[in-house]
Amino acid sequence: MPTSIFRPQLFSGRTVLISGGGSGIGFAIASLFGELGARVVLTARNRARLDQATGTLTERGIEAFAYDINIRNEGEVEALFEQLDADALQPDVLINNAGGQFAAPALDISPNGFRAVVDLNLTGTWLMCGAFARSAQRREHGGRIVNIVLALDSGIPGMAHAAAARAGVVNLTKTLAWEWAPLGLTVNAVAPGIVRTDALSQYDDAQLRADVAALPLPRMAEPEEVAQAVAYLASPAASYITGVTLALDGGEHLTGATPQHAAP
Ligand SMILES: CCCCC/C=C/C(=O)SCCNC(=O)CCNC(=O)[C@H](O)C(C)(C)COP(=O)(O)OP(=O)(O)OC[C@H]1O[C@@H](n2cnc3c(N)ncnc32)[C@H](O)[C@@H]1OP(=O)(O)O
Ligand SMILES: NC(=O)C1=CN([C@@H]2O[C@H](COP(=O)(O)OP(=O)(O)OC[C@H]3O[C@@H](n4cnc5c(N)ncnc54)[C@H](OP(=O)(O)O)[C@@H]3O)[C@@H](O)[C@H]2O)C=CC1
Repeated sequence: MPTSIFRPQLFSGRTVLISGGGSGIGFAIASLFGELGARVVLTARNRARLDQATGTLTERGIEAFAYDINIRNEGEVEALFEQLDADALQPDVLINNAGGQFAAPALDISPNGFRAVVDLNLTGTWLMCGAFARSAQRREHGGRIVNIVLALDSGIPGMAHAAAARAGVVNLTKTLAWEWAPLGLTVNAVAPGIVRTDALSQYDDAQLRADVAALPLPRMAEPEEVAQAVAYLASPAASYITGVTLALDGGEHLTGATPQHAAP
């Protein structure tokens, strides 16, 4: 686990909303912000997992709240932000971490399968960004958005839908950085390579190991390393950074070749 470079209570008085915050990378992000004094608001679909996550955070002295919503559903996203207003939990920082896909050759992805992955990763992120920006604008209150995408510089064979959706988020990040700078919002992204979480069980283990061995830094990232990058982009140290996508990929972007992703 990396040593934290951040001062204690850096995010004291801040509310940080983390989609997909009940597991994996999202939970590591919630833990770090909470340890640095923030109130954290977790969203995901699975209520039981959210409750377990907020329970763990609360035991550690972190103020944590959970709302079960599906970010693919516009009505649920709007209702979430109305509820956050009612609960006086309007976020200062939004981390769009919820996402995922299934591994399949492009020719095996049906129109509905493609749509499902775009709905989750691109449209879901867009809906959350829009609701957050409208809330910030209403309150005349700036803020930070950090979008979690995938390392995609050379395409992502075996995940054409996710490659397209996440490339969309990378450009959305740049465009919203322009449009929302006057609102006092910065919009950035982090593009992880392979990160050690339970979600990797859906991929072929031998392939994962081969992918990792080919990297300049031949190991997986830890979820806590992603959390540190996100905290940096949400911190005052990054106040003049907007529209960037930070590669957190062990140098995968230097290799010029992208791993073949396959289901086990
Ligand atoms: C080497 C790997 C490095 C990778 C680095 C990245 C890692 C990660 O991202 S970790 C991932 C985090 N978590 C996940 O990825 C899990 C998330 N996945 C999902 O939640 C779902 O798969 C979904 C959102 C992408 C789709 O959910 P849902 O809408 O519930 O899907 P349906 O079951 O209704 O199916 C819709 C559509 O998609 C077709 N489909 C589903 N799975 C597959 C598959 N494995 N292969 C081919 N097609 C699949 C399904 O058949 C449906 O299409 P139609 O049959 O045409 O209706
Ligand atoms: N692990 C890795 O190697 C990498 C992961 N990533 C990305 O990082 C993010 C986190 O991944 P990781 O922690 O590994 O995996 P997880 O599967 O643990 O995280 C995905 C999270 O998104 C939530 N989620 C999924 N669909 C929805 C939905 N429709 N509405 C609301 N929430 C949803 C899930 O909760 P629930 O199912 O309860 O809704 C879950 O908490 C994902 O976007 C992933 O694609 C990027 C690069 C590499």
